[in-house]
Amino acid sequence: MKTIYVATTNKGKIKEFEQILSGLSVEIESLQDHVTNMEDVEETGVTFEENAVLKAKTYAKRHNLAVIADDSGLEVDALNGEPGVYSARYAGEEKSDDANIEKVLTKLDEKNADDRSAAFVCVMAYAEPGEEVLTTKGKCHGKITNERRGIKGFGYDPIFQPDGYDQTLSELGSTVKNEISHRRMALNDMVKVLSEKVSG
Ligand SMILES: O=P(O)(O)OP(=O)(O)OP(=O)(O)OC[C@H]1O[C@@H](n2cnc3c(O)ncnc32)[C@H](O)[C@@H]1O
Ligand SMILES: [Mg+2]
Repeated sequence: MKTIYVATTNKGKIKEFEQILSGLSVEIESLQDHVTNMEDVEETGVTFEENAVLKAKTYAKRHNLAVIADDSGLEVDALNGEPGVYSARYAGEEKSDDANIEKVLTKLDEKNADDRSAAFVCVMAYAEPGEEVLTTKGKCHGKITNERRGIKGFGYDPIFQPDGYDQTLSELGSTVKNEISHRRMALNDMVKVLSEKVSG
């Protein structure tokens, strides 16, 4: 069975990749655990697609392995799609989940925004050395709560309430999150694309 290396520096993401892909006929391993020198890839793109392709391509080439990477983030309608591709470093380069959440809540308060609708977006990219990169996309719609609720998950999960639920992703936890999330949707499609590639 072929091993696909999950190329991310984010521990929350690694856990979700493992949970979502468990039980499938692909063997996955964290690239960070496999190599000794996993250096960050600078995310110079202005779209999720550009950054996902950049990460997958760079890691595949650097380590000569089949890798899967995602670029993801939160788009808040009342903030014209911010934080978007800057989600990880919205409040600064030190990448603090807490400071990022604070910035979103403060900006929405300052705007007195009635519309708190938002979506999580995930672009998944699969790369093998020397081959064309494959991408898929997933979205999860919801709204930004007035305050943090719950302790599970990572990133903006404590302030994101998905459509159809009264709780935030942090309150709902991984079982529900991994059924409905942007990452799940993008991975579902990627598994389909990869199995077509293998059989075709
Ligand atoms: O680039 P890698 O190494 O994968 O790790 P990263 O954390 O920098 O990942 P991104 O560049 O894709 O930035 C995504 C940010 O968007 C947020 N985010 C993405 N998916 C999320 C999720 O499922 N729940 C909560 N926040 C999420 C979170 O702040 C992430 O740090
Ligand atoms: Mg990143």
